[in-house]
Amino acid sequence: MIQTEVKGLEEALNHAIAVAKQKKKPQLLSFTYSVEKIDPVLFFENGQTIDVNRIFWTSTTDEFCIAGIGEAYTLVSNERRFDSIEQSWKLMLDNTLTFNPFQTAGTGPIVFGGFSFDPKKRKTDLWEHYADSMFRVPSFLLTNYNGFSYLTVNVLVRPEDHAGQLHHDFMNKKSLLFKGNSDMLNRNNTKILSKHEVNPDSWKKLVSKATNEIKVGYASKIVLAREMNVTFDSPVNIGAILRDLMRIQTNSYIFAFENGQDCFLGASPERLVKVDHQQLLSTCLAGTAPRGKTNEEDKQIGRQLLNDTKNREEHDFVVKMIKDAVLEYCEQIEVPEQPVLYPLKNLQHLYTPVKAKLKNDFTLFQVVKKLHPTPALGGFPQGKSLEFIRNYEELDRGWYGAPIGWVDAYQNGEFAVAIRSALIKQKTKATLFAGCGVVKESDPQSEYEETNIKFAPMLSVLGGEV
Ligand SMILES: C=C(O[C@@H]1C=C(C(=O)O)C=C[C@H]1O)C(=O)O
Ligand SMILES: [Mg+2]
Repeated sequence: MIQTEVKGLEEALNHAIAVAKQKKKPQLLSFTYSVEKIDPVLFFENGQTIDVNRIFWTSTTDEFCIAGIGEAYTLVSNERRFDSIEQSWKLMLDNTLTFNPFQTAGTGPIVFGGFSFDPKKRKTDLWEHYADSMFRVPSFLLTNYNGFSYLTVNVLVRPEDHAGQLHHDFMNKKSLLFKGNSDMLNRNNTKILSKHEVNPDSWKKLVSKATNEIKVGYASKIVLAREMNVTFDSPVNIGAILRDLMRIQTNSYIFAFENGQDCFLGASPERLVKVDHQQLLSTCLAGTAPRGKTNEEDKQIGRQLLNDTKNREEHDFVVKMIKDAVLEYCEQIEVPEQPVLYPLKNLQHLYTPVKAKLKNDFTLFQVVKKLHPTPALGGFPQGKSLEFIRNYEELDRGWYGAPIGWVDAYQNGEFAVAIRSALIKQKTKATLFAGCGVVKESDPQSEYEETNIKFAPMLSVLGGEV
């Protein structure tokens, strides 16, 4: 069995080198195997011995998880970033040789990455390793889907390459990636040494400024975020953090994009958009309340949230904008009249799904471009709220609040909004981000408390108290 699989790859490598020679340019070879089911966190942790550029993603509902190691190819763009990434990806695919007998989502050549929230915002050193858009085709991609595991090997083959050598290198790395078992994985034992909320008082003043501007008609909703800096007593174990997030933050996308010594990760409940064979699913998620301590209290808080004018207003701007945005690209649009509750471990949100059929001429990247930022992270209207954030918000959001996700060779894929997230630097310190939707009735102290409950899940897995 293994013999034929291995033979298959070597043959494919020889073929790819021949094509690269003939076309006089490098070819991406993407070769997919079915493998024994493996814990994605084990694969991710083993990957550390091969490369420091790893990716991780699990979706909210279906059993779908991808973990990637290294980069066979990277797409980076700062100008016209959505169009440019899409074009580069299509061009890349034109020079890709795919051997994938499985018609399974997330296998074969996929590209994983993200965008910054606002390329026009003044940049700080914090995000120095993260471009305004940056996507990578991992060298090794594990896909766990509906109880099966697949391994896709992606390699950029040059005319001068030697199949035997590449194959030998691959076999060595593969055995490292599949080594051991989950029981040997370490827990994250780091403790938080220091915790610093960045300028909470001036943030509250900014909330007042925003409400005043909203009252005089500048905009209707402005989302304001703040940051918290923490340091650890020892280097954090990223795999263990991901595992804890998967355990605690159900109903969330668990994601990580590692770049050298930095890693951006999080557990976001918010889908921006998913496209599967032109079926589109987007999500309106805005409006927040804590969970109750008892079942009864929880239900009562939920009922209040559903009927609360201020939270409904925060939510309804998102529904209106997403509905309007997909109208141009979609047909058969279905949006429920009323939101429902979306429960997370320590808070609950108002949630409205948007389903539609994406017209054939339109793509996932185009929808991402159209939607970002929705009023869940920017505000309403988009231009005015963005301008306010750009001019007055103190932090550099970087990739926080922006689309992060994957796209396959057929333009299927999914993007989440990167909230409930942190940027870990040098494994010894982290910046956490949390924001909230400010509308005319917003009270600075309550909004401040709302951001505190949004920080809590990340803080707890990083070793702090909740
Ligand atoms: C901005 C964040 O979350 C957004 C703001 C919400 C709100 O204000 O009610 C709820 C969900 C998200 O739309 C965040 O988590 O940082
Ligand atoms: Mg809110």
